[in-house]
Amino acid sequence: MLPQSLSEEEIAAHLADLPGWERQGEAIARTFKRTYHECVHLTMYVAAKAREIGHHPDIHITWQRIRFVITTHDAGSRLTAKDFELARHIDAIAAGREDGLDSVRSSADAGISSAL
Ligand SMILES: C[C@H](O)[C@H](O)[C@H]1CNC2=NC(N)=NC(=O)C2=N1
Repeated sequence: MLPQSLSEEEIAAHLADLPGWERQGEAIARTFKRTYHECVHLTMYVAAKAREIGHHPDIHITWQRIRFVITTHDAGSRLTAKDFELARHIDAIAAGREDGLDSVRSSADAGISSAL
């Protein structure tokens, strides 16, 4: 079943609950200032969470910045609840809050070993 795209009112309500995230067309985006290596590590954890929930952000890493851009491709690159669910996970992981990291630490490490 295709995921349901959200109304403008629903999108505004979700964004109000997610300080730091902004609308970027039919996507949401957030930039974090981290060292380059922290950005790469953060990418591994977010990638593990993305695999776990079946929803993946675009990830742009430049020196001292990482930017996540999320939209639902299965809904024709429109915003759905899955996008805001992933944004919450990214915030938890970026904040180092255990609720973001416990379930992904081992699979992130596994991801590293499989990538080497
Ligand atoms: C089968 C697989 O779960 C789907 O293709 C998922 C994968 N990750 C995804 N990520 C994003 N951002 N949008 C999607 O529609 C999407 N679909």
